[in-house]
Amino acid sequence: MKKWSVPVFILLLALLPVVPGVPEFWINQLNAIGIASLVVIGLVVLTGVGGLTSFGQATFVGIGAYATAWLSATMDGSPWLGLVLGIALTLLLAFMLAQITLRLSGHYLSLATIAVCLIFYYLYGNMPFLGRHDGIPGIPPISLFGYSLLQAQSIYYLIWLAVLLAAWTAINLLDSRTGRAIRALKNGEKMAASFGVHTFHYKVIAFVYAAVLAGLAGWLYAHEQRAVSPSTFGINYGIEYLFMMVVGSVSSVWGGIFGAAVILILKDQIQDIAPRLLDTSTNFELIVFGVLVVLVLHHAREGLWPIVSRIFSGRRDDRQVAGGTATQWWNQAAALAKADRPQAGRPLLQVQQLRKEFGGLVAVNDISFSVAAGQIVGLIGPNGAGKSTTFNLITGVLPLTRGSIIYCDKPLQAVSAEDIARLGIARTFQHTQLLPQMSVLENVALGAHLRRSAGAIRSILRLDRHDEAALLREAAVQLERVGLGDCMFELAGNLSLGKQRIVEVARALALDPALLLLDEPAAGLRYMEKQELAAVLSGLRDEGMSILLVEHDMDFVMKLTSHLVVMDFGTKIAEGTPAQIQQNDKVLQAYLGGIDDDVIIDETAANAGENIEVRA
Ligand SMILES: Nc1ncnc2c1ncn2[C@@H]1O[C@H](COP(=O)(O)OP(=O)(O)OP(=O)(O)O)[C@@H](O)[C@H]1O
Repeated sequence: MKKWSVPVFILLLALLPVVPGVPEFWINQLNAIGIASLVVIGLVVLTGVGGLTSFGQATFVGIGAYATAWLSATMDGSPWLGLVLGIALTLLLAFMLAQITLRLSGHYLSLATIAVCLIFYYLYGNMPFLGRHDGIPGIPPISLFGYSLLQAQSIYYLIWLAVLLAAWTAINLLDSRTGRAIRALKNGEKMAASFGVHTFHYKVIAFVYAAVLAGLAGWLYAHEQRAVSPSTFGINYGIEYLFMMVVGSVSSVWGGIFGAAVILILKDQIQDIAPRLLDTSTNFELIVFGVLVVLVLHHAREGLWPIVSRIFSGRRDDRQVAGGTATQWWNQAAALAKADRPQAGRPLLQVQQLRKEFGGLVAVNDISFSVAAGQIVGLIGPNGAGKSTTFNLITGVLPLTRGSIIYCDKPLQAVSAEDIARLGIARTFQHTQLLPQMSVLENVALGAHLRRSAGAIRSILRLDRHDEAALLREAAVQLERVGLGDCMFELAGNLSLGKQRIVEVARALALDPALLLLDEPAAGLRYMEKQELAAVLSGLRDEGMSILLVEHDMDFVMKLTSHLVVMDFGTKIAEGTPAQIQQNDKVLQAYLGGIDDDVIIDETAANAGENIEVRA
């Protein structure tokens, strides 16, 4: 969006109620849009960005609404106390539900939120003190500095102030260390864990944040409508909030508000027009919403907001703008502290009698090798040799059957991927795992996650800038180090595969690792891209970085490593310097399937390691 669009939007909102001739109906409609927007902003963070689908947000709206209704209408309490009670109950319930539901993944989580919504709907409708199905009428208006917000025009300002504050907090949250972790939940949970991101913690943050916004919406709703009943907190409303997000935007806070407006205006128009046209009171809006959502999912997966936003600004969407126009405000930040490095030559990683069985298949058969500080060790072997399995055992992705992995005198076999990162081991992935909708800079900053501690509250209130500057500066330093300084504001998904692999190296370096694990970094790269990657890794070798490299491309491996471990059918068949390995009969047999008398090997090329190129 253009810079002026937010101030203009705020100005229009502020002036609308005082413009002569504006019908009261418009104000009521805008109040409803504002209240729904609060819920949808939470859903954008939770579902659109975090990938955790909740059908149950109406439950939290109900908690906020019923808490204040009960306190202010039946106990004569202040609506402001009602707000405190509503938010406290929402926080408590959301936190408890998060512990149960967020351990479920995929559609199980969605089903759990549906179940919760149904349970609360029946509780609201059957609790005598909540007025059963009749609900609670006679809720007093909110008073502010002795002024009663009785009219639609007066509560309008409170509602939209809440929406703007919610939008500000959500944008702050997403544009932070916490936000990067939440964004990684959707398609990069395992990747994030391998950089020390405690993913469950961030799921809870997103869930509780969205619930609190829904609870706040419920409080405003109760005092705007002056009555509550269970029907507005049922599962159909939970689904409607999701529709608003899908139609508006799955990643933009402003798009969420837009989606709420589209759905509520459409609903109102259909409810007005359909009975006149068709002489029936059937809920046609549900049919129209269903069709609209299917069309949006087919033709505009990101929602309608990017299209609208593009029309007004000429840019793709506001997330791209966030990266694209960023000034290097973080340039002056102090450099992050570096961990002490083990002395060169000291044993860093020792793999002893490592074994992995998949049922009857022995994928890794009691292999042992070690990596010393400052050494680059290559782990090679034909397809199916067990290299990736070994890599996954070391990085904590797979549990081992037996054996031991010692890193700096600490056993790693029972350590999670998250804690392995804390010990200073960073990795890249065989299939690149960047977050394509995030800028290159932010992707790399995710690698430095553990090196700063700013949490959700500081992020929401924008008190995290010191930490954020340090993380972004570190990301920029690592990108310059690997030669990609000029790509930092591009979306990661726009880069070529070769550059994406180098960005992965930069992200791993941002962790400040003592050991770098590279899983087939040259896979799928073109010749020139391989050359660029090789230059980056040679630079790291010259700086004394310790690396374990799993790779198929022999030319690439031979030029880079000082020591090779060769596997075949899960077993270590050879170990030694590149020159020794090139002369090793077992290795040649493993790669060429036995040396046939008819086969003539070009000695010169073999010495250069060029004729043993194998691909997965
Ligand atoms: N999750 C799994 N379940 C069952 N078998 C597996 C699993 N993962 C790997 N394997 C098997 O273990 C053996 C070793 O596989 P692995 O992927 O480690 O080999 P690799 O050397 O990395 O091969 P490539 O170079 O083709 O990636 C193969 O026979 C493979 O089919």
